[in-house]
Amino acid sequence: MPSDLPLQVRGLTRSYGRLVGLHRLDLDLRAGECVALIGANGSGKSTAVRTIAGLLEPTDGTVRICGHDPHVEPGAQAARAALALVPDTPLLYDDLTVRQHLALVALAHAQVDDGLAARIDALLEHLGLSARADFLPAELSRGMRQKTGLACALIRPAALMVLDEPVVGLDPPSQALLAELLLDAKARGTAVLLTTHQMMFADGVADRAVVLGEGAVLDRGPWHEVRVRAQERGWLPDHG
Ligand SMILES: Nc1ncnc2c1ncn2[C@@H]1O[C@H](COP(=O)(O)OP(=O)(O)OP(=O)(O)O)[C@@H](O)[C@H]1O
Repeated sequence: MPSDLPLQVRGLTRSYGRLVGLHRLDLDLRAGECVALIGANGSGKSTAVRTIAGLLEPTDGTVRICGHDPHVEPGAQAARAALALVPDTPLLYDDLTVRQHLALVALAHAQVDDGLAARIDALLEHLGLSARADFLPAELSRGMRQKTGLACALIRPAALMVLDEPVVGLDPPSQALLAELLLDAKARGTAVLLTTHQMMFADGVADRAVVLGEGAVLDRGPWHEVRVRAQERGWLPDHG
């Protein structure tokens, strides 16, 4: 049955040889909703995100982004158009400046108009990157590279934003800014899927949670209920 949901995942399984990294994940995301994938190291969060984003082939199961399969053409192209991915390590071009990255993404997503330069300037200003707008990735700090990846995801419309450990490498004011930007994206109707080990960060943005353990779903439900259960049952590291 076709679905227009930003994200619909059914029975998603990804094995690495005999090791099952992700086992039968089901997940729906509605417009404007944020789901946090949480779990200990090696529980399958990145495997889930990478398989959902079309970077890893599923061993079994299906992913639909706005009804399109990100793994099979012609749907993959439409799925990529609807998806803004922020990987844990941003994928940046060595020879493009911060500003050029944003212009390229805007061009790829048909967002070029008379207001583009002003939108890029405003976003860079908001992220504290204005002074580095004409720098290359090699000239940026790790946190600045992370913010550049984030800016690339925010300069274009997206039905679904997927962020893998977006808080890592960000200082506390930048973490607060990221939460604010994600709340804005949700308010515009973007569905957000993120992985994190930072419970306090997710407190501010997540509506629901899915807890993974050794690739399987251990728990799911409203964020604040799952957070309490997960800590009581020792599914998460202590911090945050
Ligand atoms: N390329 C790979 N080859 C083999 N096994 C892998 C590969 N990538 C991940 N795995 C295994 O899959 C399981 C899930 O790993 P994954 O990276 O998805 O966990 P994670 O929850 O994102 O962990 P972390 O919190 O440490 O980032 C782990 O047991 C890991 O060893």
